[in-house]
Amino acid sequence: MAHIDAGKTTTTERILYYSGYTRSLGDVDDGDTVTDFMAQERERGITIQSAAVTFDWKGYRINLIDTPGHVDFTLEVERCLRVLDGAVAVFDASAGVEAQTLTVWRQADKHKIPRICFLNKMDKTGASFNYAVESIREKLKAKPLLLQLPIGEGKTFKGVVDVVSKEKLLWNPNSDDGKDFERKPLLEMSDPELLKEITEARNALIEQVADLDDEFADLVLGEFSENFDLLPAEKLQTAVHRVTLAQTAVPVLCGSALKNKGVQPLLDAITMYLPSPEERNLEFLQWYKGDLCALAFKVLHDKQRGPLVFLRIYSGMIKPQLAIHNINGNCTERISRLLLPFADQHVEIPSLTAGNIALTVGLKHTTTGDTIVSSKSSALAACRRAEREGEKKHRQNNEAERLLLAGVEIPEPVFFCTIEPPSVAKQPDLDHALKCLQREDPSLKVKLDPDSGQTILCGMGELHIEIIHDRIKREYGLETYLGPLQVAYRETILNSVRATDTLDRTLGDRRHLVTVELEAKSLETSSLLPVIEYAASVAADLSQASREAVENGLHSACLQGPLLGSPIQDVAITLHSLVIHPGTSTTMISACVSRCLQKALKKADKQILEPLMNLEVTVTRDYLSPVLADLAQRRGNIQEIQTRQDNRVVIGFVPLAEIMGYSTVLRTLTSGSATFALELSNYQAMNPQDQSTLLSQRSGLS
Ligand SMILES: Nc1nc2c(ncn2[C@@H]2O[C@H](COP(=O)(O)OP(=O)(O)OP(=O)(O)O)[C@@H](O)[C@H]2O)c(=O)[nH]1
Repeated sequence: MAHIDAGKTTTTERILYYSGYTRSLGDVDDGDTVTDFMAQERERGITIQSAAVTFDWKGYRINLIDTPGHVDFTLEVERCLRVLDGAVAVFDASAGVEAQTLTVWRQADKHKIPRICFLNKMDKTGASFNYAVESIREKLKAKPLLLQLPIGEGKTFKGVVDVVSKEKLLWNPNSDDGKDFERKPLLEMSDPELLKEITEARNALIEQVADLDDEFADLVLGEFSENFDLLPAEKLQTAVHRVTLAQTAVPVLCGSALKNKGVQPLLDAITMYLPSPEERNLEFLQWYKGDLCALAFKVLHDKQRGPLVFLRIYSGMIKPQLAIHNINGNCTERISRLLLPFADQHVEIPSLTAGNIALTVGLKHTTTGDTIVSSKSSALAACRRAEREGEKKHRQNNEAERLLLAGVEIPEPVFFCTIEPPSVAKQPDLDHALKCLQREDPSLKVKLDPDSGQTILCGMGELHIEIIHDRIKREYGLETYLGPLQVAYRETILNSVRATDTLDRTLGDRRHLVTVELEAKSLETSSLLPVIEYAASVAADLSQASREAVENGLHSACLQGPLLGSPIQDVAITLHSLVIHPGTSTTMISACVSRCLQKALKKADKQILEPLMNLEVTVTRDYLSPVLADLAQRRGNIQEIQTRQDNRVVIGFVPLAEIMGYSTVLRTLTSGSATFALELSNYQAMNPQDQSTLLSQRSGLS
């Protein structure tokens, strides 16, 4: 996991090569890597979908998932992090911690994933081991354990010193694949200076680990207090393993994936310090008692084989022809084939056990995020065990929810645009393509515009929508037309308003009659859904069916605000009176309540809320002024300007509407030397002037 372009894909390629899975070294810049197998990924050189790969290293089986770094694909990252037992955070050693590193680090914290840091690009001009370590300490608030020190930096980078074993690892400069390197103990005779430096670093590491691990502290203070040099490397390694699992510190290694240096020791560190599946101690495992429990964390659509579902198996075993129960979908399905994922090649296997990642064929109803068990009765048995555990926090939830693995929050899309098929006859094909894409990617939302009947795509960013457009063309052979990209605004109200409405309609011989009086007011706290309250007289004789009809009506009215047709948020609604004539259908109740709320909202003082983005621009000193001047024109609010080596990092907020197409602008302003990262911060009220400009633009358009 890492910020975009830190070198995850390049590192992965080296890992696959050294482990023997590939015979030649792929190169992101040549577009022939194994894990970036989607055509767009190869063309754009970025990782969009995290591919899962299985390989072996020195007797260990490793399942590796290369995650995307671009912020538009945050959800994809979180979905993958969730099924991981450990992670390698890759850094560009010349940049240290970057904006997206912080985001993925927080996600890993949330899912309690032990990590190792790999300071990549040590060969790059400006690479600084100390700077990168400092930024891990300061920005990630993590305790780095320096297990290696670099030999040289930038152009002079030759290899690393293993602090734990006091050995130096030098790569043969004439080797073109980095397989040839020598590991030599540091000797007083040949490397007196380096040996002194490493002995100090090792002593400091021992003290640091002893501070974090009592068992190790006892050992060090007992047997080895006089001379740390006598402490065997294995004892230190075991303690570092425990500390990594406890997540009280992170091992730090360094290298250059591109120049083929430092990757084999990284693989050793993965097997040595990151947990095996059994060491994860996941709470829910005890409820299953060895029965199957797996999580579908990714769905891919394959033209020949249909949906391919990636499963992380937590307990039990799966085999082809096995019937499984999907808790979320409450359905039973059959796995037809079982494959081991090897990027776009898949090896057929007879069974797979806990700890592994499997690729299944035949599951037609399973979507990303679903929990898979062996049968409904096994789910119920696990549920009873969970109940007996007296899990307070699960007590209010319903049965199924109790068994689900912790969910991934799906962020609200901030962009939308219309999408049209080449002809009306192709609309069903487009609908099918979008349905398949949505199963793979829950952050893509598809809606129908109630006024125009057009299909609307909602996504996480410009790149996200562009990629979806591209995939519809390549994978489904449909040339579609996208409307202009628009920002997803929200609306709210600022005061309290009342309205009444009556619906009286006779259909056939049945009379439907409803009268409602309600009040809508602004809510102090932020809430996407309306908070609904009932006056005591209404609540007293409201049936469950009528209550649901009322709530459906209110929710549907909140989907389309009176100003822009955007969703309404932060409102509370009180039903003061509701009279329903016997025989009135629930549809009519919903329709009347919805119309009444729309009436009230129209009368209220209205406010548009716009998405505000966190922006981080990294720029060389010479270009700082034009970047700042440009941001001022974009209603940008600069919070801080940091110094990062020779660069300046501008941190602030900017409304999303002002930052569309920013990559092109920034490229022109800085001759391509700057980079930026954007992330949704929150929705904020537009000032009256900007709001009226937006409204007149929109009415001019319509
Ligand atoms: N100098 C130098 N460049 C590197 C190194 N590793 C990767 N790169 C270059 O950095 C760029 C990005 O590398 P990737 O491996 O695609 O990075 P990534 O983190 O997978 O990128 P995304 O998947 O798009 O987030 C490419 O141009 C690589 O050639 C390295 O060790 N040294």
